[in-house]
Formats: sequence, structure tokens, C-alpha cells
Amino acid sequence: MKPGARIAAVIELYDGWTHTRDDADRVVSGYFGNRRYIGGSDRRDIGERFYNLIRHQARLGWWLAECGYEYQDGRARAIAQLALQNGRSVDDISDMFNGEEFCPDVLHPAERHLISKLSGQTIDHDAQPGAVKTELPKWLYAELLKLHHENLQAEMAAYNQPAKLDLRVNTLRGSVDSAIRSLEQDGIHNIEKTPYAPNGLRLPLGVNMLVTAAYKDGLIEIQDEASQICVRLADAQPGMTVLDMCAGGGGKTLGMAADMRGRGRILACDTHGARLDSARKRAKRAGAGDCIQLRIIADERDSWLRSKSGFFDRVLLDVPCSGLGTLRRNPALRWRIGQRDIRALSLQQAKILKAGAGRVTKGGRLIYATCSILGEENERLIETFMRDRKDFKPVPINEIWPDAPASVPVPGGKDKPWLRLSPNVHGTDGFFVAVFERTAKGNK
Ligand SMILES: C[S@@+](CC[C@H](N)C(=O)[O-])C[C@H]1O[C@@H](n2cnc3c(N)ncnc32)[C@H](O)[C@@H]1O
Repeated sequence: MKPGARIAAVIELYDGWTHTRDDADRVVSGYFGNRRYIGGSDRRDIGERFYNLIRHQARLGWWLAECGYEYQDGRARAIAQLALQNGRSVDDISDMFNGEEFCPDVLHPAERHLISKLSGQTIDHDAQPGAVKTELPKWLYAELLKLHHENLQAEMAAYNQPAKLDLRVNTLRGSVDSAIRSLEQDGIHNIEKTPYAPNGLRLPLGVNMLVTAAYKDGLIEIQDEASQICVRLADAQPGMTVLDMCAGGGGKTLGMAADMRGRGRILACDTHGARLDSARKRAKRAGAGDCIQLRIIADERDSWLRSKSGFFDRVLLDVPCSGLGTLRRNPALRWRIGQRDIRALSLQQAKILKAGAGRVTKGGRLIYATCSILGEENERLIETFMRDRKDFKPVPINEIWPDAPASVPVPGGKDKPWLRLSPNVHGTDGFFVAVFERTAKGNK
């Protein structure tokens, strides 16, 4: 594709995304799905530019307003991005905006004027307000500022970088070294071991794992290191009876099955049947099918769940959440989620926490986890739980795993019995885990 045609595709994608409530990923896959003729390198470049428009949404908008430019559509933003980020001149940009077939229309005088105002500038500017600098909507900026204070900019800068690809080696199928050898045989190099998760590998961006022998043979699973750490903290052991109450596609179920060496029983539930179908296929590929039982539940008040009161050695609650910890992969999320959504989620999380707690046996453990970075979905819920449930005691993270990474420092988070991970401090997705042990039977 000509460079101009790629930019036209980026503009079309961006405008398509802003006019729907759809996920950015879905917009991209729909776009390329209808245009199979677009080749791999064109797709990569278009996708990268589109996601960068989203990653730089606030700062590009600020620059357009600053230049008194009234349009904030995909075309204006693509022009601003070319000038500010790629250092392109008016002549470079008019070579792409040439009105030829598949390319954007010729630049009009106001656009030429905009480019000349932007030339020599960078996307960052001291005068930008904090919410713009950190690429956050105002409400979210205010929430996160309360948590991170002067560290917020560094935290968000890390969230605004694309993530590398993390893999978990499935020890039911082989070792970390055998996985590395297999990936290398498939032409994948520059494989790093993850710093914290013992069976984790980290790969450069843009590798297609799905075609590798290691993936097809169930030797590796795609899983961010934060989720692998969560599984490590669940500390599921051979012979245990485990409830994975929000199992979804089974990412953590499979990790626990490997830790249990396939011995014992994991009941993996979810309200979403299609996700459990995918968990079933993954469990088969991973050789973990025998110890995993899948079950669709109506919700956390499901009668089958209720009948399992005080039954499990481990109850993992990887609850539905805002997902804001995954901003590196889903940069658009911050513009699509609002305070009302967070309130509804935290009510649901509290209900799931209560229901899950009732399923833990005396001496067993409850693991609460989210890939959210908000206090409302994490610390605030856990503090209420600790106040209300004297039949549970928090388990310090280092007691379970002496080599566990230190929590990202948040005010009041010091010496608290939970782990907060972040891309800035740990190089993982943003993640929260708290672990409790049941000390008394109770009847809740
Ligand atoms: C964060 S995702 C789980 C991801 C999964 N544990 C993994 O590692 O791949 C949360 C899951 O909770 C499920 N869910 C939503 N409401 C639920 C409820 N009331 N009880 C159980 N699961 C629920 C959602 O369908 C979703 O699959």
C-alpha cells in the first residue's frame, strides 16, 4: 500500500471507532476482516498508527484546540500525529494527502496552516494539564492522582507503551527450557524469562504464537506475568479441591491445574457459556482436562454454588472488573468506561466476594483478584471485607511466596496484605491480589 493509503485506512478506522461504542480491537478486526487483500506489514503499520491515535488522544486533542483548529476528527488527528510524532513537514504530508485513489483528499489551506503551527513541536508540552499529560479522562485522573500522587505521570507513561507478549510454560507438557528450544526451532528469538513468574517467557511485539508447535502442543499459553503471579499466589497444591468462580476462558484455571500437577479437582465456573467452551478446548490442549470440571452458573447466588458451602481448599475470585490494568493492550478502555460503570462493578464484586467467601473451608484460602487499578474495585472492597469478616485473616503475600515482588507503593498500601502490580514498577499489567485464610467455619 502507498503511505497515503495507509493513512487513509487509519483515518477510516479512527472515525469508525469514534462513531460506535465498539471495542477498538473489534473495529480493527472487522475492518481487516472485510479487506483480506491488505497484507501483513500494511496491517501492522495501520494498526500501530490507529492505536497510537488512541494512546495520544488527549494530547492530540489539546494541540488541535491550542492551534484553534475546530475539527477533531480522524483526519485532523492523523495530520497532527504525522507532524508532532513523526516530524513530517507540510510537503511530506501533502505527498500522502494527494487525492489519488485510496489516499486522503488534498490538504486544504487551514490544514497547511495547522501543520506549520505544529512543526518543530513535540506531542508533550509543559502547559498541558495533568489529565492531558497522562492521557486520562478527568474523573479517572482525579481517582488515580489520589493513589499515585507525584508518581502518576510515570505510572501512566508505562501504561501508554504497548506491552510485549508474555507466555506461561505449561509444566504439564514440558519445561521452560524445552519451550524455549521449541520456539527457537520455529524461528522465534530474543526470548526472555519473566523476572518474577517462574514459568513465564517474554517475547518481542508482533510475534504470532498461534502458528508455533509449542502453542499447538499445549506447551505454552498466552498469559501476562501479572496473571501468572496471581496463580502463584493462589498456591493450589496437588490433591486440593479448588473453585475458580469466575473462570472465563480458563487462563488461571490452567495455571492452577499445572501447579497441582493435574492431581485434585478444579471446579471452573462462569456465567458466560462461550468462555467456558474456550476453557474446555484450552484444557484439552494443555493436558489438564482430567482435573478440571466446567460449570455454567446463573450468577453468584446460583443454587449449586450455594450447596457447596465451606467446601473448597482454594476459592479464586478473578472478578469481572474495569480492566483498566490492561491499558497497554486496550488503550481505548479509559475513554469508554465511566464512574457509573465502576460503581456497578464494585457492587457486583462485593456480592461475588461474599458468595465466594462462603465456599471456603476452614483453613482454606480465598483469593481476590482484579486487573483494575482503581481503589474502588480493590483496596476499598478488601478493607470492608476485613472489617466485616472476622472468620478470615489476611495472608501476607511474602508468607505464600517469599520471592514475591514488592507491591507498587500506594498511600496506605504499606505493609498491607495485598499485592499491587504495575507496568511502571514490575513490567506487568496493572493487577491486584489479596489472599485470606478462613479461620472459623461460620455460616455465611
Ligand atoms: C476477569 S474475567 C475472568 C478471567 C479468567 N479468570 C482468566 O484468567 O482467563 C471475569 C469473569 O467473570 C465472569 N462473571 C461475571 N459475573 C459473574 C458472576 N456473578 N459469577 C461468576 N462469574 C462471573 C465473566 O463472565 C468473566 O468471564
